[in-house]
Amino acid sequence: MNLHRNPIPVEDAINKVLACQIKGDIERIPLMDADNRILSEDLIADHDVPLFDRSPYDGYALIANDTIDASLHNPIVLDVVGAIGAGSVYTEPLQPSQAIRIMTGAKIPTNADCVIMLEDITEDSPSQIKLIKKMKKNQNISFQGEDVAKGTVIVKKGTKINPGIVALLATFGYKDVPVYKRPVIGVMATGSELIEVGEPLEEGKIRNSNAYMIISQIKRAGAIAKYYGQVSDVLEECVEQMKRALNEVDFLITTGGVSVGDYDLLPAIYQQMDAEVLFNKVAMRPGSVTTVSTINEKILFGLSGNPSACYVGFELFAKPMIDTYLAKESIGLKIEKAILSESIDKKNSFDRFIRGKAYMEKGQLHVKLSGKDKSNMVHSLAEANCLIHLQAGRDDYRKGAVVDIRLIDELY
Ligand SMILES: Nc1nc2c(c(=O)[nH]1)N[C@H]1C(S)=C(S)[C@@H](COP(=O)(O)OP(=O)(O)OC[C@H]3O[C@@H](n4cnc5c(N)ncnc54)[C@H](O)[C@@H]3O)O[C@H]1N2
Ligand code: MOO
Ligand SMILES: [Mg+2]
Repeated sequence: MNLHRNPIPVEDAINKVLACQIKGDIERIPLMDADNRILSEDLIADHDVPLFDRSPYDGYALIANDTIDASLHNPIVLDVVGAIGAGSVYTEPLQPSQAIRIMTGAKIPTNADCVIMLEDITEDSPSQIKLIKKMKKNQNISFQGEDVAKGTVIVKKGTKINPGIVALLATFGYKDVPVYKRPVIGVMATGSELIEVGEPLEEGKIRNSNAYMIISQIKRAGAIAKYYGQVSDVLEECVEQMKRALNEVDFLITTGGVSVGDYDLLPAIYQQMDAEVLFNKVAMRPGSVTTVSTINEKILFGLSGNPSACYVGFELFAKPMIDTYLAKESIGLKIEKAILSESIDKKNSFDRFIRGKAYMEKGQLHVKLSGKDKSNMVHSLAEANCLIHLQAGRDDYRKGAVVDIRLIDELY
């Protein structure tokens, strides 16, 4: 085994993965299932919203000019010639001194140019109303197109569908929604020390937590996970399982066995499978041994076995690839600046990505460590919603300093 690997800068490694540019197809799915999916076409308004001038209140539609002399001492009397609720229309043009009883959402009749609220009517009967309030032309009318004008690009393709976008899709009649297909990502854990989650612990063994963590990360990133279980550190078995999985998925993620140990089989597996290794060492901690390779149009992510290294490797390298496949508008983790709420005493000879908890305080973004910073630890992942990026060569990360963080989850 070649023990000496050539570490490449983390941004170069990310760019190598992104250069693969593997993009997903488009599919149409029912509107009800569209949440969190990525829109594959610009959503363009094919009609005005509202489609017609309508009443924003329950009241009477009338001609403002009829109320020009209205006052406390000079109540105006108008003839009520009809009553309409939302969904009904009054088809006759309104004549001077006439009013229509109209409910919220109903179409304003021709010639009517304002709406007086029910509360502002002094007296009413089915045939007449009395009012003392002067009305202005265009008062209390929701105008055609004031919400969305026909032809407007309302939502750009590449946007994640949220409840507001669902409302717009429904408004414009999208029974089925065009979205990007989600990649199917295989997950396989390697290591003879692993036992499955439901099994009792044995001496020297550990539960396979990484596979479940990765599956959860895949779902958070908007892709579909397919679990291929765990394989022992036996070369032939690993190669066979990985070949089988590769036939069924878009990408394959393995965890463990990428370092230089006696039972770290991934380097040999890649060789046997004729995979092209893009990199097998990144100048960062944790996750330095993260290896990414390609076979035809498929990408293999060889993530570290150490839980925190595995987690970081996924977020830095696999997440942007998923974003690319989904043609998202923004690729990779969002970078923000945050104020350190505690000093970090680390010598950073490599770029370091520490699991952090970012939070808002007095309108400013702050960040603290989410737990102990060691790549073989799992506890600090629970509260992590960002990665704190400590740059190589800097050791001045004192409390109050501003640091770059990469967001991996909501602030809370
Ligand atoms: N001589 C060297 N030793 C190591 C180096 C090095 O450069 N030279 N790198 C270290 C670093 S950094 C890391 S990170 C690890 C990477 O190890 P591997 O990716 O080869 O992973 P394993 O050896 O299979 O396991 C490491 C560790 O993680 C536990 N593990 C494995 N799979 C799982 C799982 N599915 N769920 C939970 N935990 C898992 C495993 O039991 C080991 O404790 O190598 C260092 N060594
Ligand atoms: O790759 Mo290791 O994760 O640097 O700790
Ligand atoms: Mg190892």
